[in-house]
Amino acid sequence: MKQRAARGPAGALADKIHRYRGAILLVSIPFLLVSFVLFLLPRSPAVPFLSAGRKIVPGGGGGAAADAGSKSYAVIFDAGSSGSRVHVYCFDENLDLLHIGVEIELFIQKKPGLSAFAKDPQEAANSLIPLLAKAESVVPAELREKTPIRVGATAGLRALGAETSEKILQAVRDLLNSKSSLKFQPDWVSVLDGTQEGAFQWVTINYLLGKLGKTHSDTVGVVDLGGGSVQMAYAISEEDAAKAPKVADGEDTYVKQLFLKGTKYYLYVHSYLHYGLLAARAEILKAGGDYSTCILNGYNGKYKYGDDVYKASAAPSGASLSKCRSDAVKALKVDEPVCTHMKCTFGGIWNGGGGDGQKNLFVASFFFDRAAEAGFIDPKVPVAKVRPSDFEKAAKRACKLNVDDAKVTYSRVSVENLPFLCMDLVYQYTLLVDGFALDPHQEITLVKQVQYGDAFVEAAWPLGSAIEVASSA
Ligand SMILES: Nc1nc2c(ncn2[C@@H]2O[C@H](COP(=O)(O)OP(=O)(O)OP(=O)(O)O)[C@@H](O)[C@H]2O)c(=O)[nH]1
Repeated sequence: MKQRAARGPAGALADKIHRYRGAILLVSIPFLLVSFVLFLLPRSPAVPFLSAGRKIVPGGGGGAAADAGSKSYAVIFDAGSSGSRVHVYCFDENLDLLHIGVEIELFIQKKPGLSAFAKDPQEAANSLIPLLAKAESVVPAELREKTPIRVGATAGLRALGAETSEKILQAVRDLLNSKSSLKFQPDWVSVLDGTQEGAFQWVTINYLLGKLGKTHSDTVGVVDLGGGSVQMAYAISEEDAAKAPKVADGEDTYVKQLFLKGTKYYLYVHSYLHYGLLAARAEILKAGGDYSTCILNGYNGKYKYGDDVYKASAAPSGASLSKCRSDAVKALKVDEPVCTHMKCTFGGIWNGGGGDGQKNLFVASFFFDRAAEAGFIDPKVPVAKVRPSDFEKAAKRACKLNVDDAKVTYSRVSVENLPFLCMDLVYQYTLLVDGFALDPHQEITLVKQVQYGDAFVEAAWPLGSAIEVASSA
């Protein structure tokens, strides 16, 4: 019998395994059988989201850090018209959010947005470098090549037109190609269509509230007022979805089907380009003559939006709430074109039919910002329950002031926004009650962040995009 060379502890162990191999096999067969059967058991069906992918388990509370193997990161840039922002998220294997350091997401924003560099695409791309560097620094080096990075441009770039926006996007793709160590695909740098932006925002808010997987009646609706566009999205019944008007080729459909945690949602979503807060100022001033009854008394200046410059001068008698309101209603084109559907919001757009999915509205972005600056909500709270009539009351107060008194009264309002405070508040009230036909006294929730476990997450569309890209990994 061949003498085995003396071997160390590992060799002794190997000898023991060899000697008792029969018994080991006998014991391990049932375990192997059980794990094979478990693997075959139907798990909740793979739940594709906006695209096919692994099941979504909704957020329920910032899980403790999972081991590195099951962690996945996502880096999403929100290239908005009024600024660029980067969000970094970390998910566990159930797509629950995990902490990144002490926070639950990395969120950094900077102004101006990409559309401010319309004439210099390279400058536009370079403006993202500081955000990219910070984003990469929080992703563990060993995970970077597996971490998707997406850049979603919104109404700001939509308004620039295809040629100019594409030059900026290509400069961003070249930058990511050359400077980023993250997982990048050219089509992950794009102009989000407005319905995608609205759908992602709806997923973000309902994910953070733990409502994904519930019936459509238990979900909340969202309104997101950006600078260039405003989105509304809420879940409707299958019956109402069947009544959705057909749209012309190339136009966004009114209803998207989403599959989230085994539940099929029919999401009514529409984005109104040129009706974001900053774009609406141009629409209102365009309609005016030598002066605007929406501009605070004492101001005589100009308003630049995109490549256009508008006269922005106060009327001799100063701002007038009632006159400004009629200018805002005119700008909304509430009755043009004539509504050919069952019911419309404004601009001839179908209103989605309403219903339980719209009864709770979470209203974000500039709605929250102006309410905080006008002082009727605390800027330090993440959410605040208000009524559309609060915007009217705040407008009544602001429109009476001249720009010098307003500077004292509204210390949180920036110098460039001050002359437009009356206009912004009047427009926001008009958008809610004349545009979206909300009851002036119904309760709505202004939201900046949503509590998630022991932390707060930004109430913005990038999380919805991160969930989609992480669930299709
Ligand atoms: N705290 C916080 N503020 C945000 C976030 N996203 C946008 N905002 C703010 O909300 C306001 C409107 O931003 P957006 O809704 O992105 O609008 P926009 O940047 O003009 O982009 P468009 O959609 O292109 O019009 C700005 O004051 C932003 O600073 C976010 O994720 N967190």
